[in-house]
Amino acid sequence: MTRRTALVRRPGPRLAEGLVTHLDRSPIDVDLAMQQWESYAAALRSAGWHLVEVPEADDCPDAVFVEDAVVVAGDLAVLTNPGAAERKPEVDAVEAVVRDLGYRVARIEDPGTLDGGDVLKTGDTAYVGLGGRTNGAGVQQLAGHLASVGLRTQAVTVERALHLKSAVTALPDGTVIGWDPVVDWPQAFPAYLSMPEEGGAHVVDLGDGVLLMAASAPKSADIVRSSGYDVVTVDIGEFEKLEGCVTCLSVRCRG
Ligand SMILES: NC(=O)NCCC[C@H](N)C(=O)O
Repeated sequence: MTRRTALVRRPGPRLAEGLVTHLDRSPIDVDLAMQQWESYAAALRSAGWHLVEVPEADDCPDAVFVEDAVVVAGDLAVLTNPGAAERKPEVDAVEAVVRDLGYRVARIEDPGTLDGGDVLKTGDTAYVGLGGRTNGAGVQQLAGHLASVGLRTQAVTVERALHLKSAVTALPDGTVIGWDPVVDWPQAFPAYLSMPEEGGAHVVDLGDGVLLMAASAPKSADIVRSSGYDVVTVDIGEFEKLEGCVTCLSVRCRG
């Protein structure tokens, strides 16, 4: 396993048909989305990440949101069982890639469902969103797998957002940040900081005190900067129309 390796998956030609649940559908410019994806990938590379591309899945419009297909922790990769039937075929190609990288592989199985976007790891805890895509059996199975790498699992209700990480993510110091209108249970977290923009709830820890955020959340980026972090921003507007955010476009493997 290489330190600072990230999995990514290029958008396919049917991206515009991706699922929307909490938003009204708006037209997607697939060429622009491709440019935005290249900029996102370039931002990771500039921060020292080696990118491994999962083969494209042209028949799966949402495959670009690769985070939902696998949860990586320590030497373990847990292949998910996505809660939306349309997304289940995304997982097999991810399995081949994580096996090549040397991960020990586990799997969420029926009746359990789980999307990687529902799993927020911070410190020794994995908070898991229990809601639209992830069910109780999925959380239970994940808890068993993550215990083997020393993580405890805590379920958190998610009703107003697609995934837990659509509503909250965590700063490197463990502070959970969120956009209040979609956070069901802020008391679940030991430290919680409210952000003024929906896209401001999402950070990707690039390491060395650098965080990646969406260009749609400039006020939130300023708040994060004033907390002592460097912030790099990328425009992912076409993916935001499909309820994507900066976290879901990659899987960071920290070796
Ligand atoms: N982890 C994430 O936030 N994934 C975004 C998935 C968006 C996709 N359109 C879906 O509904 O599954």
